[in-house]
Amino acid sequence: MSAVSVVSAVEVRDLRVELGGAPILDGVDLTVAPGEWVTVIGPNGAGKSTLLRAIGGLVTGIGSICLLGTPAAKLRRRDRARMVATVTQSPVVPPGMAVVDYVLLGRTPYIPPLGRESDADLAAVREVLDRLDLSGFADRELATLSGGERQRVFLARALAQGATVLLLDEPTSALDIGHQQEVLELVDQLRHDHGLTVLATMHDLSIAGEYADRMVLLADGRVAAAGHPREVLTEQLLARYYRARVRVVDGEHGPLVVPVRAAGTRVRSAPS
Ligand SMILES: Nc1ncnc2c1ncn2[C@@H]1O[C@H](COP(=O)(O)OP(=O)(O)OP(=O)(O)O)[C@@H](O)[C@H]1O
Repeated sequence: MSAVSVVSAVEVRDLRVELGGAPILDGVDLTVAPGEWVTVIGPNGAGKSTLLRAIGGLVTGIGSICLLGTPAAKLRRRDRARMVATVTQSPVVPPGMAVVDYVLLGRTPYIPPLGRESDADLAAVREVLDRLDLSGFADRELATLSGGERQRVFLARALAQGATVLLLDEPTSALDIGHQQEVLELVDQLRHDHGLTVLATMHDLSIAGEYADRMVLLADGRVAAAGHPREVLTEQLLARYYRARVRVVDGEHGPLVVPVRAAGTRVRSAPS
C-alpha cells in the first residue's frame, strides 16, 4: 500500500519571535490541514496576533513556517500573497480611498508591475463586494464607514486576494451579532465551496468554538492546549489561563462559554 502524503496548508515548527528585545512567541508548533478552520485563543498579550503576523510574513522569527508545503522564506512576496491573505486587527485606512479601490488592492498579486487591473480583477472585486453586501458602499470613502462596515471591507479585500489560506485576526470584533454570524457563515461557505483554510483569532469563545474544527490556546507565547473545541474550552483551562469564572455548556455546534459572577457577589437591589 503506498503512503499518501497530505501537505499541510500551514506548518509552523519551533517558532520564536522577539519584539522590542523580549520573547513574544517561544517554541510554537502549529499545523493546519487544507480546508481546516483553526482558531487561536488566549488572553490579551498571549501572542495570537504575533503568530498570525509571523505566518503572514509581517514579522520575522526563528524556526520554520511552511505554506502549502513550501518554506515561506523561499517564497517571493507575490507568490506568498497568492497563497495567504491576512486581515490584521487594525488595518491602515488610506485617506481619501474609495471602498472599491481599497478592495482592488487585494488583486495586487495578480496585476503585473506597471500594469493595470484586468476585467477579471474588476469582476472579482464586484463579486466579493456583492457577497459581503457592500455594493452600495463601493464609491464611498473608506474612512467614512462605520467600524463594522469597515471590518467587512477589510475582509472583502482579503477575499478578493483569492488566496487559499485566510488569516483572520479578530475578524468580527466590531460587528453586531447579526453581521458576525453573516460574515462567519460566509467564510465557512467559502471554505466549503473553494477549499479555503482558515486560521483565526477570536475573543468570543462560544462563537470561536462553533466554527472551529480545532482550537489552540496560547498563553505567554506558548501553546498551552490544542485540540477539538471540547478539549480546549473547559472550565479548568479557562480558569487557569484567563483567570475567568465560566460555565461551559453543550451547544448544538460546540461548547458555549457563559461568564458567571462569583458566588456571594452582592446584587444591588433597585432603588424603590
Ligand atoms: N512591536 C512590538 N514591540 C514590543 N512588544 C510588542 C510589539 N508588538 C507586540 N508586542 C507585545 O507582544 C505581546 C503579544 O502581543 P499580541 O498582539 O501578539 O497579543 P495578542 O494575544 O494578539 O493580544 P490581544 O488579545 O490583546 O490582541 C504583547 O505583550 C505586546 O505588548
